[in-house]
Amino acid sequence: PLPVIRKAKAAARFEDLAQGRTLVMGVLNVTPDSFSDGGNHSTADSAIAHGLRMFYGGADIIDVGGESTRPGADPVTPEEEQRRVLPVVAAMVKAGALVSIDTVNASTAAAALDAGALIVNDVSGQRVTAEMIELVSARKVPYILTHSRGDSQTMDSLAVYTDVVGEVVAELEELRGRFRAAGHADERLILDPGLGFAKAGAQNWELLRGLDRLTGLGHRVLVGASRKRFLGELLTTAGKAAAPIERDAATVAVTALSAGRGAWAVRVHDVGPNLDAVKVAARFSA
Ligand SMILES: Nc1nc2ncc(COP(=O)(O)O)nc2c(=O)[nH]1
Repeated sequence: PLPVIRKAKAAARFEDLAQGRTLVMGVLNVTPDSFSDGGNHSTADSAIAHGLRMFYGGADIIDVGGESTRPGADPVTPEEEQRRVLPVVAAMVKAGALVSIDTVNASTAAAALDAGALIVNDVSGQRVTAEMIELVSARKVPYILTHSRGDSQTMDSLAVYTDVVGEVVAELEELRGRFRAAGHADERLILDPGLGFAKAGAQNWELLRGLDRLTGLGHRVLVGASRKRFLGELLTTAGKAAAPIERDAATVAVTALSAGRGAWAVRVHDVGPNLDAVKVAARFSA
């Protein structure tokens, strides 16, 4: 049966986002090689259909990305990235969704903002470009600052910490200083521990256990655990890690527990169950 198409929500604004609960950001990867959804949405039409399903399914934000960020992924040119994402951003904005653009390229972020995206979601971490800092500061747009080291080719080798929570916090504070110096407002800076980015298995769990250290910095915190390798490794049976699509229940558990610790939002593939989880979590702290 056709999914019940709810009346599109009024055009969403970042300031209106608060729902009295942790928000749900639906992942919309318009890439042929995204690990988590196997590139099911490599064409704009199928991506838009998937984005609409998530939006009408209640996602508060749709995160549109045109370049797979998984370790070892091949980089794409900004031109190719924009060819992939801009039609999808425009369609989701037209449907009334609040869109974040998942990119490391300032040129793609600018084009997506021009097409109506409201948030820049950049997983660059320490390799954030001066252009990106200048762009989001000049345009005064919300920016998700994700902790990472190196790039998709080198990040796994840089997952060496003596105190992963302390070092991630320190490195995020250092990066925050660069945004402050460019005049970007603290209330528009959202922090993200960057699970899986220059982190190996156990370090991801340490960061989740230490989430209070991140929320304690006074910014909104986004948690992106959905379907990631460290969940698959946890769910190993007969020596075989769980496949990405078998990690959704564990993702929902992380969602509930992160919401209980004050996460502003969670970035997930399977919107419905995670939306239920943040509603349940809100009852535990009401
Ligand atoms: N802010 C933020 N953005 C992200 N973008 C992509 C991925 C990689 O996961 P995917 O390949 O499933 O999109 N993870 C994050 C994340 O953890 N945080």
